[in-house]
Amino acid sequence: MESILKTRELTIDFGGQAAVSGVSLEVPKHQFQSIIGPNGAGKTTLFNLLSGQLQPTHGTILFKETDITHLSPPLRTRMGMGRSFQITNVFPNLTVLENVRLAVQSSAGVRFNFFSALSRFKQFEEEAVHYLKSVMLDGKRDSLAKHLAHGEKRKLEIAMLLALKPELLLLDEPTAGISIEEVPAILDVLRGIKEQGDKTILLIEHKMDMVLDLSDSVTVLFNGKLLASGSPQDIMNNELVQSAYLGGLYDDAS
Ligand SMILES: Nc1ncnc2c1ncn2[C@@H]1O[C@H](COP(=O)(O)OP(=O)(O)OP(=O)(O)O)[C@@H](O)[C@H]1O
Repeated sequence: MESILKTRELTIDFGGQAAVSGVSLEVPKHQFQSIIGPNGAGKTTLFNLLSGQLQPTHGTILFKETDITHLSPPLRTRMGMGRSFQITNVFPNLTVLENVRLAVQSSAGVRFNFFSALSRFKQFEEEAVHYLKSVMLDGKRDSLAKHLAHGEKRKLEIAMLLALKPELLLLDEPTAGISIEEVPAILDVLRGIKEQGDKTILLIEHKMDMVLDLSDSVTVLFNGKLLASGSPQDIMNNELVQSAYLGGLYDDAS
């Protein structure tokens, strides 16, 4: 199967301590792959390396067969790698629709040009509504972003990410910080994106049970190292993984 992303021996040290150590992974195109691991396993650091927020001490990253190890985050985005927005990138006093329209506009390269933006306004708006429907948030299109519930904000972030038309989505704990009642709706959104079949999804999750039925494959990080990789079933039955999660080493407090 064709890979969209490969890392070789990816490593980063912070003051002599390796937060990510010798990680070689391969993400096949159009798959849903999850990266799981307990607190401090190195998941977010790995994402920061993939998206270019951090530079590795050692190792390489190939995206669509191109070495992107030293490319800036915006160049990676332009190549088709999209990392979920943090909520700080959402304009709280704009409506949900306006936020997504701005993301569509930014993806189309229309910036600071009032007249060309105006002439294409309707087209951008239609596209924005399409993304809002994909995340099941079109009913809230006229609400101010600041009035959304946490789970709805997550959906808005995902809609804004989709508006950038990424081929690979990097999703960092999309269910973190939301109420337990809102979790199924987010998982439905992810399932919907997966079923459309044209995206590759790499998702970080702290809680193993959250992603097992959505994932085509699961990679487990532990102490910065790749502990295991395989189908959800393989991972569930893997003794090393069980001891990492269940052997008293795993802090499930967060
Ligand atoms: N900028 C940094 N400077 C020093 N140490 C760091 C830095 N960023 C991360 N670390 C350390 O690297 C290790 C991995 O952290 P990371 O946040 O990647 O883990 P994680 O798997 O995402 O954990 P969580 O599930 O709690 O978010 C931790 O020990 C953390 O303290």
